[in-house]
Parts: sequence; C-alpha cells; structure tokens
Amino acid sequence: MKMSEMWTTMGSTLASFMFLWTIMRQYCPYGVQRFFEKCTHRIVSYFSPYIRISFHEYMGDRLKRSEAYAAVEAYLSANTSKSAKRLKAEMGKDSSNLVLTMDEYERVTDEYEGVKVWWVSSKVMSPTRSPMSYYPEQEKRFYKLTFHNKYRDIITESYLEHVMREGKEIRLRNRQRKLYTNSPGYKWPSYKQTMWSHIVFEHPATFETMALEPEKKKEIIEDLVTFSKSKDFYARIGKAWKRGYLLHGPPGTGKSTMIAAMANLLAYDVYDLELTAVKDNTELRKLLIETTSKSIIVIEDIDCSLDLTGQRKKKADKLSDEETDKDVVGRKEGKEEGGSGSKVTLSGLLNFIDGIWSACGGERLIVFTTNYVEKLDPALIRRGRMDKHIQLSYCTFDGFKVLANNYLKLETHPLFLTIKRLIGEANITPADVAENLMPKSPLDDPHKCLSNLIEALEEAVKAEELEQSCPIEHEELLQQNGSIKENGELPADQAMNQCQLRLCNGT
Ligand SMILES: Nc1ncnc2c1ncn2[C@@H]1O[C@H](COP(=O)(O)OP(=O)(O)OP(=O)(O)O)[C@@H](O)[C@H]1O
Ligand SMILES: [Mg+2]
Repeated sequence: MKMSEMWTTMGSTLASFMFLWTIMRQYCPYGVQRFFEKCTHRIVSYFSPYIRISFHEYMGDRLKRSEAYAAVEAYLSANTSKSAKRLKAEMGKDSSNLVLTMDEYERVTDEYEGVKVWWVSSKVMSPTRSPMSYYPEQEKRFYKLTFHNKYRDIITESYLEHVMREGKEIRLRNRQRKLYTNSPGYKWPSYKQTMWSHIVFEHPATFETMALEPEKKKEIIEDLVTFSKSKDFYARIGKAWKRGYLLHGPPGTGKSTMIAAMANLLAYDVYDLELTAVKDNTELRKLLIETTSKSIIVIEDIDCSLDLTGQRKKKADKLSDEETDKDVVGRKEGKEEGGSGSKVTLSGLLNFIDGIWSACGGERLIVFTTNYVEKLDPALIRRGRMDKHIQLSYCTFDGFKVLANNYLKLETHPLFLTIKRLIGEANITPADVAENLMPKSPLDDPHKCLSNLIEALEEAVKAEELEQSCPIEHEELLQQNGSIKENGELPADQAMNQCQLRLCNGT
C-alpha cells in the first residue's frame, strides 16, 4: 500500500469514528459513551507521539481533595494565567484582591529548560445514580499535561517536581486561613464533599498580646516553631508528624486565646471539633481524614464534651456527686444536639488522636482545653498523646504589663507599683484584668482604668483573706448563694458582704 493511500485510509477511519462519536454523545447512554471515549483515546494515543498526564481533583473514593491538583492549580494560576485567554476570577486572601485562574477547557503552554508543554483544564460529569436520583451530577475536574515523548524523562523527573514545589509554595503564600467546624445537628448530605463547614479565620490574638510570663511564652513559641520545622526528625524517629497540647486552667485565663495565637504564629487552619455533634467513632474518623495538614484540631472543654472521663469506671459512678453542673450541661447538650446523642467512645477518641489514621496529612496539632484536668482519664492525656501540658493561671504582674500595653498603651505609670503589690496577693484572671482596663466611656483615661483595676484587686485580696480565715463559711456561702463562679470563686464584694452579714448575725 502506498503512503498516500495509507493516510487516506487512516483519515477516513478517524473521520467515521468521529462521526460515530458525535452521534453516540447525543443519543447513547453514559456507559456506551464511556466505551467509545476509551476506544478513541486508544486509537489516538497509538498514533500520537505525545504523552498525557492527568491530575484529578478528587482521587478514588473522593475522600480528600488531591494535593497534586491543588498545587498544579496554584502553579498555573501564577505562571500561565497571563497567556490564558479565558480566565476565572475569584476573591483572594483577605477578600482584598482578585485571583485569576484558567477557566474550564482553557489551554495554555509552559516552557521548562527549553521544552514546551501544554496544560488543559477540563471536567467530566459523573453519572447520576439513577434517573430518579435526587442528587445532582458531580463534576470531576482535572488538569491534563501534554508533552512530546522524547522529553519524557525531563518532564517526569524534574518538571513535575518543579511544578509541585512551586505550586505548594504559592499555595502557602496565598492561603486564606480557615476556621472549620462540624456544626452540631447538621445533617451531612451524601453529595456534599466535606463534613466540615468553614469561615475565614481572622482572630487577632498573638503571643505578643497574650498576658503570660515571658519565659513561659518563649518556651511555648520555641516548642511550636521547632515542631513546625521537624518534618525530617519525625520521619527519622518513625513517629507521625503531630503534637498534642493540653491547655488547662480556670475560666478566663486565655486557653482559647492561646489556640488563636498558635494558629496565627504557625499560619495553620483551625478545626474546632464539637464532639457532641459527632454521631459515632466512624464519623469521627471521617472528620479526621478530611482535615488538612498545617492545622490545629481543637476540642474545647474536653471534660464536658462527652462522658469520656468515666468510661473506665463503673456506670454507676457516672453521675456521681462530684460532677459539676458544667459536666451535666455538656452531656445534656450532646444528647439534644446530636438527636440520638453521640456514641463516640474514649477508645474512639484515643484512636482519633494517635491511631493509624491520625498519621494521614501530617503537620497537625491536637489541642484539648479543660478547666478540670484532674477529671480526665489519664489515658487521654498521657505524654505521647498530649505531649505538652500547659497550665494557664491567674494574672501575674508581667501579664498585667502586657495587658496595660495592649489596652492603654502604657509601659509604666505611678499606679503600677500598687498593682504589682496587689496582683501578687490576689487570684484574678487575665480576663478580669482586661475587663477592668477597658475604658467604659470616652472620658475614662488610663488613670481611671488603672484605679478600677486597683479596686477590683483590693476586693479579690479581701476575698482571699476571707477564704483563708473562715474557709468553711466561705464555701457554704458560695453554695447557698448559687453564685459560685465556674472556677470556684465568689465575686469578692458578695463574699465580703455575706460573710460580714453572717458574722453580725452570729450564725
Ligand atoms: N492570657 C491572656 N492574655 C490576653 N488576654 C486574655 C488572656 N486570658 C484571657 N484573656 C482575655 O479574656 C477573654 C477570655 O479568654 P479566653 O476565652 O481565652 O479564656 P479561656 O481560658 O478559654 O476561658 P474558658 O475556660 O471559659 O473557655 C479573651 O477574649 C481575652 O481578651
Ligand atoms: Mg475557652
């Protein structure tokens, strides 16, 4: 057969095939269409000297968005959006600028060490489950890279590595950090791709603005930074790249504020896990798999989240007298919010923290907060699970100086001496100090705010003295009054008045 005849035969075969294909697309069911698509691809790739690599947005069972896809997306948006003719515009970081990426079915070229490659962004629709299906069709997006066979080595060995590295760096730079939550009572529709809902994370707390002793602050910052740079170390010692922090202390001592400061220091996302809204251990695992790296998974008030404290004790102990109101409220909420109540168990939670699944993703902090560390099951907070225990306590003079600088822009003041003396004697939380330093009217100058704080400190000192002189009466009064604060304190003025009243009455 002559060369020209061969080309003619090939051309007409392809033309007939294309014609058939057009008809099929219009009239045939999805399965038949896919079959013909595959045949076309095989014929084309048999004759073509070009290689194609696809990067799909979701792989396999679609549990997680592909990191490779996201890196390609970032790389292309930074490097080739100038050459693309059809672009997609989206709000970028801080909603302050528009980010342009190539639109669907757009094709751009890129050059690497003199080699030309082509990228196409595309999508296919997955079939609906049945003709009556309620769920909409799912879009499966992907990028396709095309290059000549003779450059196979350079592309697969070095260009792709370059794309991934640059893409990841760009993503990190442009990342808009997010605060995720697994909303309580929220029914997860099966067509939805994630169990987490999110908003932009914009908490302003930093370690600089935290009232904490300087050495403690330095130690925590160093610990966090060392962790974030220890990928190779964790790989060498054969440990998953994650670290657990237990923050404990009375209410208002800055546990939640510290989580925000941690996230801001390391530029991590925050996953605020509401345990009472998690149906069972399987759902807990799904939630874990969906978290990304560079994130903090937070379980606040772990002692109240579920009945995790008493799992190893007998059932009868469950509602013992020792339990505080807060515990009971926590469990009640779990029952109500979760409808049937959460079936997450202690072993489920332990698996969540350091089971085999916990290693996926890497570079993650798990943070528990509690007001009552002594109530937690030791298994939950042993070293290795909760690697670092941080106790947050009452405000010190160093802490006060940070708050005075934050709230009043004061580094020194004649009243500081009095405050230094009183703050050493009183148990006052940073939250209370902050509240007193807050100007209450436009006329409140720094002197007035500091005087307010001195008043509050004097009351706290009196309450301390009272507690030490007649601890039983003090405790009884707190219980009778019902105004006991969560950390076991009664507002100083109330305690004083009531104790004086009792002493006067001789009771
Ligand atoms: N150490 C601190 N440094 C700076 N501000 C603080 C600190 N502790 C508390 N605050 C202030 O008090 C408020 C309450 O603090 P935060 O919510 O962090 O306390 P918490 O320990 O999480 O309390 P709870 O146990 O009730 O959840 C914060 O908004 C913050 O303004
Ligand atoms: Mg808190």
